[in-house]
Formats: sequence, C-alpha cells, structure tokens
Amino acid sequence: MNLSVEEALSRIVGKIEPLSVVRLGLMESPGSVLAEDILSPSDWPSFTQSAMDGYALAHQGGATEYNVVGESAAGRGFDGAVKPGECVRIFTGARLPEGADTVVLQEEVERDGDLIRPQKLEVGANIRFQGENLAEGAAALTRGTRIGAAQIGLLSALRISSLSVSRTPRALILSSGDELQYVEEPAAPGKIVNSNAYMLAALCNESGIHADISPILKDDFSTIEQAFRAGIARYDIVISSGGVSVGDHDHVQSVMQSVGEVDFWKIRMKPGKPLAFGLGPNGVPIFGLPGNPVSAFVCFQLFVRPALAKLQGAEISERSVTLETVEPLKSTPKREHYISGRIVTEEGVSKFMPVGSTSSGDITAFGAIEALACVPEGVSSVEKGSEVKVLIL
Ligand SMILES: Nc1nc2c(c(=O)[nH]1)N[C@H]1C(S)=C(S)[C@@H](COP(=O)(O)OP(=O)(O)OC[C@H]3O[C@@H](n4cnc5c(N)ncnc54)[C@H](O)[C@@H]3O)O[C@H]1N2
Ligand code: MOO
Repeated sequence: MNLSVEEALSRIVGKIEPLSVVRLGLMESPGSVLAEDILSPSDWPSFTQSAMDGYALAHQGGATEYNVVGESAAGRGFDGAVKPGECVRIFTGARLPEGADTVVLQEEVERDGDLIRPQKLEVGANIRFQGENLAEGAAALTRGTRIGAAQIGLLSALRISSLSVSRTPRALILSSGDELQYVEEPAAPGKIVNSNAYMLAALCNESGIHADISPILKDDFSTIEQAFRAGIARYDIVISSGGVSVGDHDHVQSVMQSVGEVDFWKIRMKPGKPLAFGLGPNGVPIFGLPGNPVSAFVCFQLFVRPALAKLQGAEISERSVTLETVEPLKSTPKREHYISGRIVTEEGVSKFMPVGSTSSGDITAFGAIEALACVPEGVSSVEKGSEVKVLIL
C-alpha cells in the first residue's frame, strides 16, 4: 500500500539522525543550525540609556525649568550626577547619567541658554533600562534555530563570537538517463538537459547546503549502483532523480535496495508518486526522486528539505497558509495533489493563482512559481473562491 504524504514525511524524519556538532566562528555560521541553547552572557541593554535625542533630567515635581549641566553622547557619557531640577543634553544610545530619571525629546522643550522648559514631561519616559529586554542568563536563542542575518545581529550584539552548530551536510546529486545532456552541450535529437541536477543543487543551496553534481549516469544498473555506493561513502545525503518508476530502464529503486535499505517506494502524491526513500548501510539517507522536473521539485520541497533540516538538527516547520483560489483547481482524488502557483493580491487580500498546466513534465510554470496549493486526497476539484492550503516556497 502506497504511503500518504504525511506517513512518508514522518518516516523520513524518524529515520534521520542529526550530524555531529562542530564549533564555528560567528561569520562562518550563517546557514548552519544551533546545536546548543544560548543564554545571554549579559543584560540587554547592557546599560541604561536614552531612546531619543533630547534632555535627561532629574525630575522635580512641579518644576517648569531645568538647568543644563552637561552632555551625554553615545560612547561618551556624562561623568557627574544630575541633581533634581538639573538636566543634561543627551543623544540616542547614550548612557543615562546618574540621578536622571526621565528623557524629554528636544522637539518638546524650549531652550533658553542653559535653561530648558519641557512642554510636557512624562516621568520615566524615553529610557531603555538595563536588562529590560533580556536579563543576563536568560535564553537568547534556542537549539535548532537556523542562523541567518537576524541571529548574527543578536549574537554579535551579545558579544558571542563562536557557537556550536550541527555540521553542515555534504549532499550529492545523481542523475540517470540516456537522454540527459549538460546545459552547455548543443541540442541533439531526443535529448534533454539534466535540468533536475541544476535545480536540485540550487534547492540545496536555498537550504544553506552545498551540493556536488555527479556526472550524468547512463540507464545501466551497475553504473548507477557504483555511483550510489561511492556517494553513500563520501556524502551525508544522496539525492537522485529519474529512473525510479516501473519502466524497463528504471533501475534506481532496485539499486537503492542493493546498496542499502529502501524504507518506502511510491506515495499517494501527485506529482511524485514513484518517490523512493531509504538509508545506506551507514545511515546515510538516499532519495530516489522521480525524473519529471515538477515531481522532483515538489518531492524536494516536501521531503528532502525536511530531511536536510533533520540532518542539521533544525526545527522542521511547514510554511503554509490558507488562501482562496482565484481559479478552480482540478485534482486527482486518489492522491494528495500539489499545484504550482503564485500569490496575487485582490483588494488587499492575498490569494492563490495556479500557473501552468498540471503535467509533472511541464516545467514552464517555474518562471513564476511562488507557492504550491495542496488539494487533499478524496477531493476532485476546488471551486474558485474556496479556501485551500498553500505552501509558501
Ligand atoms: N507504467 C507506468 N509508467 C509511469 C508511472 C506508473 O506508475 N506506471 N509513473 C509515472 C510517474 S507518476 C512519474 S513521476 C514518472 C517518473 O518516472 P522516473 O522517475 O522513472 O523518471 P524517468 O522515466 O527517468 O523520467 C521521467 C521524465 O523526466 C525526464 N527526466 C528524467 N531525468 C531528468 C533530469 N535529470 N532532468 C530533467 N528531466 C529529466 C525524462 O526525460 C522523462 O521525460 O514515471 C511515470 N511513468
Ligand atoms: O507522480 Mo508523477 O510525478 O505524477 O508525474
């Protein structure tokens, strides 16, 4: 019995173990995944400071004038203490002087020589207090978080210059097919470009992983077997496309059985029915994606991406939303159907618009694809204006 999409995903995620932990410098870490919880080594903010340009004053109930006694600029604070009825000129990010309890904006005072008259005064306003956002020792980032630009900003602000992450997987892309050519080759009759290899390597890049592309393999059992064996020995994941269906020249599923263990073959999904997943003898995940380009793409999004995330110890999250479709969607009730589309805005509301045909060999929709609508098993069509689950790519 072919597995459902959900069953297949849960078996993949259940079988894959995260890779070992390595220590990386801050700027080596983007794209990798934290293997430790990070507790803040200090308070944030680390000192009490002004949030605005203006005057820091020691408020005095009922006073209308304050005497300017100095200046506190960012990085160059005011050394003395401010007494009730006094203030200092202060700028955003500058340390709040001792004794000051309020900052008034410069636009909201009248200045006359060394005197200011606040037009309005809200005691305690416009101050960022030490530790108000994060106390020393509190959780700043959690294990499983992928390091991106925002996380680099936070880590460096907290003076963290190295971190423990899961080793980044090394991925190998295999393609088999007597019809395949390299993109630079002149077109020959009956031949097509090995576009899956380039697309799958780029998809790995989008997951923060470099993938090597193997030379094109002929539709020959022992050639494909040799390539799988070498890949399993040298890489952390092997992703093949093509030759996984039932034709006389489709050897990938039987090769996967010969070099390791096939966990499942064939799922109730369109496109992507002949997907095969297994493990090499050393636990290296091996994927046999269908050759049809749309099938390979959708299988990567639904299964390989989470597999790469699991190898990295990352949170496995689905970026899905529920949107109305602006056109009817035709489906195959026997299989969960993924339909390529775009997100369009109608009167301020985001909606799903299918693009291209539903043929898994039609790559032309990829010029505009932003999302995949998911029509569940048992449903043969979705009417225009009905809601559908949409995966944002
Ligand atoms: N009798 C049956 N035939 C097929 C079935 C079935 O259940 N019974 N399933 C169909 C489905 S669904 C799919 S999907 C395809 C998948 O077949 P394969 O994984 O064996 O892929 P190929 O036959 O090698 O190729 C299919 C198609 O894709 C092109 N292709 C292959 N590799 C690449 C590549 N690297 N880059 C770009 N394009 C590639 C290939 O030329 C074919 O046009 O099987 C159906 N058949
Ligand atoms: O599953 Mo195939 O990918 O329907 O064309």
